[in-house]
Amino acid sequence: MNDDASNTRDDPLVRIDGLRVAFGETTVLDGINATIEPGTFVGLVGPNGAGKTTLLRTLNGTQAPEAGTVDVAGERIPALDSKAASRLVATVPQDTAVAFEFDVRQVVEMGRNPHRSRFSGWSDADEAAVERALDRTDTEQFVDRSVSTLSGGERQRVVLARALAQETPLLLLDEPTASLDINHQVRTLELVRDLVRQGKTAVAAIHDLNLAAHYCDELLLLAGGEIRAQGSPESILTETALQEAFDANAVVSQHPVTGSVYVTALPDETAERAQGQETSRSRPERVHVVGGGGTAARHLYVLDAAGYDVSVGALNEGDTDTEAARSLALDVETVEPFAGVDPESCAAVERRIDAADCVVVADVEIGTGNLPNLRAATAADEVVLVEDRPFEERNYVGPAATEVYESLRERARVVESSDVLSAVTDAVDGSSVTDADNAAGGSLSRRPAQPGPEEPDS
Ligand SMILES: Nc1ncnc2c1ncn2[C@@H]1O[C@H](COP(=O)(O)OP(=O)(O)OP(=O)(O)O)[C@@H](O)[C@H]1O
Repeated sequence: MNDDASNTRDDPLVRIDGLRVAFGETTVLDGINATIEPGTFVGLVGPNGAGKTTLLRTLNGTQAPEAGTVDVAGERIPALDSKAASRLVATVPQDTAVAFEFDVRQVVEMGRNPHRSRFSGWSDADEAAVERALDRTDTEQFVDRSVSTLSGGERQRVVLARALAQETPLLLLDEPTASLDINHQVRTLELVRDLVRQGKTAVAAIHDLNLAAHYCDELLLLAGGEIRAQGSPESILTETALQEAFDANAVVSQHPVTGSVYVTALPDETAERAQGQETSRSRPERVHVVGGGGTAARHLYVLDAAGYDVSVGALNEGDTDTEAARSLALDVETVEPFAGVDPESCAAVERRIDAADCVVVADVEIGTGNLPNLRAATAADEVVLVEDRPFEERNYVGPAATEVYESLRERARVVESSDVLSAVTDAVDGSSVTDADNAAGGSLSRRPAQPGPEEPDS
């Protein structure tokens, strides 16, 4: 190791050099070199069996390397006894089952064991660390319950509380969101991010690439027993890297709301479709999308990746769907925000709809702004109508909107967002839509609609 005394930068908290781990004849990690700076949240990503858990286990000392070194805070981890290693590294494992019938407070108090000797009593510092950990993980409510009575997600938060009570510079998490509901996924990762902002360093194996991209400062991509890349989420999550590491056909874009890099895995049919479009068609089929407010972005990515010639609009300038369309260099008709669709834009939309083989109407709000687009869509031969939520739950619903929506719905293929590509494929291939296809969606309620603030004259 190069101990350059003139180096004024902070030493990395973690330094891994030439690490190799094998199980019997099988080498699982080989030639792993990495450094992790203090105060960084690193996401460990990679396909199943890539060695993420194994790498975490070498970092906390439970897996001995066959070759190479693993240092945390300047200490050589494999050389430390387990108590000394546990003062440096706390772990939230994938399997949070607790072998015995402990109550929650006892489990969290175990986090203090590395700091206590057989003779030292329970100190105020121990008590404060436990209370802080219970508070941060929202687990005080369970303190007197046996861990065996908790749900998987609740138990995971208790084990995170134990790791926080350990008060280590390095926190490792193996799939910390795997058994959590969406609210607790976000809360857990926000908590880790906050802890990192306060100086802790965290390394988490995370399967959900979009959560990893949103919360982590850096990603470390592990595949085939080696580190393929380490860096910012934008630099790591490229379509080529995902293809090589995961053998996955994916579109990488920017999330319309959060701005984070966003991965959409495409079904194989999308790739096949794109290939078919390239080889067998004189021109790609045209699809016009009516969207707005971020409702269309996903469809734009998927349809574009499938090889369709996609147009969209009319959309407000600055709308997240407009941004998505521009990032894909699609043909987008825009209007000034709040100006409404003027006759010129309306004619432009009608021309695109006329030229389209299929029109997709996203799960949009239905009011003054979008009504001209929806009216224009009623003239299309093939309409795919996305209904992720009932018509009545949209904003600005009123009598004029009800009338237009009903006439659209009567003739459309009504689908959820996830089925748009196959519905468009059926539409352009000419398979007929049956009443049975749409029956699952139910018919439009005829209860009086609530006029919205921007309801136009009908
Ligand atoms: N104790 C062991 N004995 C033998 N092989 C093992 C052992 N532990 C892990 N492996 C193997 O090492 C490889 C890496 O496993 P590891 O659990 O580290 O992968 P991972 O990236 O965490 O996978 P996943 O995403 O599925 O959780 C796998 O092929 C696994 O079967």
